[in-house]
Amino acid sequence: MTKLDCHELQTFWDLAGSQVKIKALEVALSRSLFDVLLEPCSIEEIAHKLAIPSANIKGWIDLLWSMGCVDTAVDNKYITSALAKRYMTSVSAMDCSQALQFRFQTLRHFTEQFEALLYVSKNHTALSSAMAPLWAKAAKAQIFQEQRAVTVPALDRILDRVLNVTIAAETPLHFLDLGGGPGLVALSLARRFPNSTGVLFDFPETAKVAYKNVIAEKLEHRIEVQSGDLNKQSPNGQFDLIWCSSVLHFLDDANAAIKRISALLKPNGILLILHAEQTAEKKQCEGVLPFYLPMVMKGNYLPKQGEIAALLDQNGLDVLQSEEITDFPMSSVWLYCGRKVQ
Ligand SMILES: C[S@@+](CC[C@H](N)C(=O)[O-])C[C@H]1O[C@@H](n2cnc3c(N)ncnc32)[C@H](O)[C@@H]1O
Repeated sequence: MTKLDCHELQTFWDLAGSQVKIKALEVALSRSLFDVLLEPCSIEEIAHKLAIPSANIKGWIDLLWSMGCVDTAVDNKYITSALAKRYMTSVSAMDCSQALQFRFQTLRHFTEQFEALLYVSKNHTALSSAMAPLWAKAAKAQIFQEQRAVTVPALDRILDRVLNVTIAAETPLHFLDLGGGPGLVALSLARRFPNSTGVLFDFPETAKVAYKNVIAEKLEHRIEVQSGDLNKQSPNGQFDLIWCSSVLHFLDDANAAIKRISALLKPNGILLILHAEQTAEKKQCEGVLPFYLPMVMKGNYLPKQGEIAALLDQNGLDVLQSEEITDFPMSSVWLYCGRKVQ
């Protein structure tokens, strides 16, 4: 049977079924199942290691197998799949276990508030100021994991293969990672451009997290960590390259923010700005809205297609390139590359 033979309600039945898949995966992550299955185990061995009675475990493991997280091994044993080993085990440098659990939990929390939010007037300002300590917590866990496994590889791909502008490795540039969270993007830029210096700017609580990461990598002589509220303050300095990903959503006024960002660029300086946006295309909305609607319903900003390019243009930047970047956390983002007009 092909997908075309499915009943047209199948999409919605699949949605209902995905709740069971989510729970199966959440339990596996919270019990470190994929660490346990780094060695092949029978159902009885899994039951013993997790201290769960064995009666219902097989169905759970088979569901995880159908989802690509577990493979079968000889002697009726199971083993963590290559995919789960890479992203869901504590031994992996790409581990995203906490990040995935966070996404499940926060989106579930949102679904519980969904109907009530339809009646609430938007209150972005209160949300923004209350978020600072939460961002610091996120910078230690899920944002750290997602930057390490997803954002930094995407940055590398963008600089190596996507951008039409080439920046030679030896260029002595001064860069800014604006709203940089735990700082892995800034660290990666510093390594890629060995003659560069940089600044990471974020809320003070998050900046402390970034500073620890910069110290741990012994790059404090090249990366300065500055802090403040981007709604009221700007980083100090003039920059050749500014990276700003997934930050505008949380600011009070995107136009004011881009005006301020533009003023931070040296003549000919390059801005790489990456944000999810809402286009008029149905498939694209299906990919983006489930993740960004929670913020939109609380008053945060989700750019419409074309808005960012227009804001860059209004604020003295030539838009050199715009590209959909499909390998970013959660859903596609749009990269705009702007050059400061001299
Ligand atoms: C979704 S995270 C993105 C982090 C990073 N740019 C990335 O793409 O991985 C948003 C970041 O913006 C920072 N941020 C949000 N509002 C801010 C504000 N008003 N002032 C300074 N930083 C802010 C948060 O602390 C957080 O680190």
